[in-house]
Amino acid sequence: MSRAVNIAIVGAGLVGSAFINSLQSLRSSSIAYNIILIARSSKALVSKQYTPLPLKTWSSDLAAASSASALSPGDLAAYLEKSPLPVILVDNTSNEALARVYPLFLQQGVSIATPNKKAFSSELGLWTAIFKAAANLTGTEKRGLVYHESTVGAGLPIISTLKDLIATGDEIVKIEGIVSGTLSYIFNEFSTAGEGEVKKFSEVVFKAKELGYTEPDPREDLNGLDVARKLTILARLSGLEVQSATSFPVQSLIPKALDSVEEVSEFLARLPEYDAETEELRSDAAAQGKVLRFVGKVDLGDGVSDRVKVGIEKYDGSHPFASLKGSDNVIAFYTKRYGKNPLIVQGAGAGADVTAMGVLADVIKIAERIAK
Ligand SMILES: NC(=O)C1=CN([C@@H]2O[C@H](COP(=O)(O)OP(=O)(O)OC[C@H]3O[C@@H](n4cnc5c(N)ncnc54)[C@H](OP(=O)(O)O)[C@@H]3O)[C@@H](O)[C@H]2O)C=CC1
Ligand SMILES: N[C@@H](CC=O)C(=O)O
Ligand code: NA
Repeated sequence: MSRAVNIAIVGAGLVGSAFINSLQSLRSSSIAYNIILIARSSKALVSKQYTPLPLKTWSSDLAAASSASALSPGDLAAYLEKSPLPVILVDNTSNEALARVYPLFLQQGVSIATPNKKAFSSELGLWTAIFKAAANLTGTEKRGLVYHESTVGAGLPIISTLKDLIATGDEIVKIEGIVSGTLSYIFNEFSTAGEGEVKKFSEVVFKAKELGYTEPDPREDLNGLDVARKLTILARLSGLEVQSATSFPVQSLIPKALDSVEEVSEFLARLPEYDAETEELRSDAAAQGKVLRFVGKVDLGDGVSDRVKVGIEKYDGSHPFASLKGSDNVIAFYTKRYGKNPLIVQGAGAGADVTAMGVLADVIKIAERIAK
């Protein structure tokens, strides 16, 4: 093995743990991936000499670490800047403060692989600063690379497909799909085409959380913001200057009366009180022979007023969206080249393993370009 990179992992929850497991089981790689840092919100394991951390007991070592070991984004930048090998920051958090430091990391030559949507779907200025700070193919400066496949559709090849379509000269006409694993699972279970048992909305929400599909705070899924963030990313990559994830119509599934609840535990405990509201939506659709699905659209067609839109739509039982299973995402790219029949990507769009796969594939792509 002749080449190596250093890897700093921030966020060791569901996706972070799955990422570490997948990286450890990588076989026959010609590049050595040296994990030099693993951090949670309040603790960190840091290799002061930039030598690989022992990984067999990382989880218990991290649990036993002192709370004084936690690093601020500034401390992290200072540590990574001195890495003797090219370094990749793997941000497996949903932390916005960390995302705001991406331009600094990139300027310092630190590359980034992440499923964290915050950096790419907050205000447009942050997006511009990130891609201005990142390496470009013609630049000679030492800049970092940034890859974020798992920010949309987990490991499904959505960002890479969209970039390839555009890079090869195709024109995006419309992108339409179901891009929330959580909301896909919830509506696939709650609003079905057949005669089966009718489930309670809140029970299906709890199950989606238990299966690891939801955001750390499931209200970010239910209020439509997670889908809005993904649509913001797709729209920006397609060339639309979307100001933020709240600058277009987004439908929320949070009952009005729970809007002001602060604690997530209280929100979840009270959610069953409002099952009747979602049941009314479901049964109305069922009476018309339709099912409910939570859909996002980016429309670049002539004369369209709402170019980006997120919310519930009703579909006939025969529509492909009606027969989705589990946490499947489905994205249809309508382009000039593909004409009337869109390019479709479908498969599991949430879950620790499939998300970690997308992050690891990004790490490998970066390492192939920067390892020494
Ligand atoms: N789960 C999924 O299916 C998918 C998730 N994603 C994205 O992946 C990311 C991680 O999700 P998931 O693993 O499910 O979430 P978890 O809540 O399981 O894990 C988040 C981790 O981030 C850590 N963390 C939060 N803030 C900080 C901070 N400031 N410094 C260091 N560590 C921090 C948490 O620390 P602590 O343990 O101390 O709380 C925790 O270890 C999110 O951005 C999510 O949107 C993307 C696609 C699919
Ligand atoms: N909460 C998200 C996780 C992936 O981005 C989802 O349900 O899709
Ligand atoms: Na993806």
